[in-house]
Amino acid sequence: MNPVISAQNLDLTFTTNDGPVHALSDITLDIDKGEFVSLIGPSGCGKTTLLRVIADLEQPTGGSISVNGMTPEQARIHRAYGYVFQQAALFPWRTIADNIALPLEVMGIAAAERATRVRDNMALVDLMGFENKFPWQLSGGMQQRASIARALSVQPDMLLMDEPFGALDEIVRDHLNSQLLKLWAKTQKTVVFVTHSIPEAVYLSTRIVVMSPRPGRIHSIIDCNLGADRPLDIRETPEFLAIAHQVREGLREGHSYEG
Ligand SMILES: Nc1ncnc2c1ncn2[C@@H]1O[C@H](COP(=O)(O)OP(=O)(O)OP(=O)(O)O)[C@@H](O)[C@H]1O
Repeated sequence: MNPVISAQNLDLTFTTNDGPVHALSDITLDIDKGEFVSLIGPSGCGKTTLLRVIADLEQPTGGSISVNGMTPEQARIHRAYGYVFQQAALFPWRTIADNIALPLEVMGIAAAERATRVRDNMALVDLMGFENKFPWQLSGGMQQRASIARALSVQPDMLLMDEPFGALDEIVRDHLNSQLLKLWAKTQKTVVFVTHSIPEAVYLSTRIVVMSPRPGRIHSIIDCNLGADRPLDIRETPEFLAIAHQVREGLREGHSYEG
């Protein structure tokens, strides 16, 4: 099977006024279709930068990367992915339905097709009945669900998610985690998900990429074979805790490189 995302020896050094910042070093990673891959690591290890390279928002300074068999630029033009940010970034003067429809308007999709896609994606994230509300009338969790619906509206093959639930309280986060898992099972999208949370990564992922800082590189890649059916209380099982332990050890070892 051809990987959907294939990075070979990626390197990225930012040029700043204070000198070069080596953000990514020698990142080699293949992600197959339908996988749910989390990137986890301490602040500043390059998780967001790697996601942004996949999305063509940053250019690597070394190595190569293909997305859906194309360059990241071609993949962006072909709308191969939807991007979900930590903040929902909805336009306050547009209703929820109009926010979700915005990328479709930009693409020039006809009104009837827009309406169908908005309706389908609002149903997918469980937001039916909120079409005519404005973002500020919704809770943080609902706003984030709307931003996921917006990302899905362009019918991408993959979702790139940068700590989408990081700003939410734990109960809401749990709920959105289980909803996201159902959505992933239903849509079969490939997901690349940035998080700081070990339980979130283990609960959601098929594989976890543990990164270490300065410069950001892959410390280890951990398989997460918990099966498709993951009720929230799976987090108390020995299998879950064993994987969480492995991730924690990886993070700890990665940290010891600093100094
Ligand atoms: N545009 C930029 N210009 C210069 N340096 C940058 C730029 N973007 C990121 N960096 C630096 O690159 C490194 C990696 O940043 P990045 O945001 O990818 O880390 P991260 O793992 O996502 O961190 P966090 O978990 O805090 O979001 C950091 O040292 C950061 O300061």
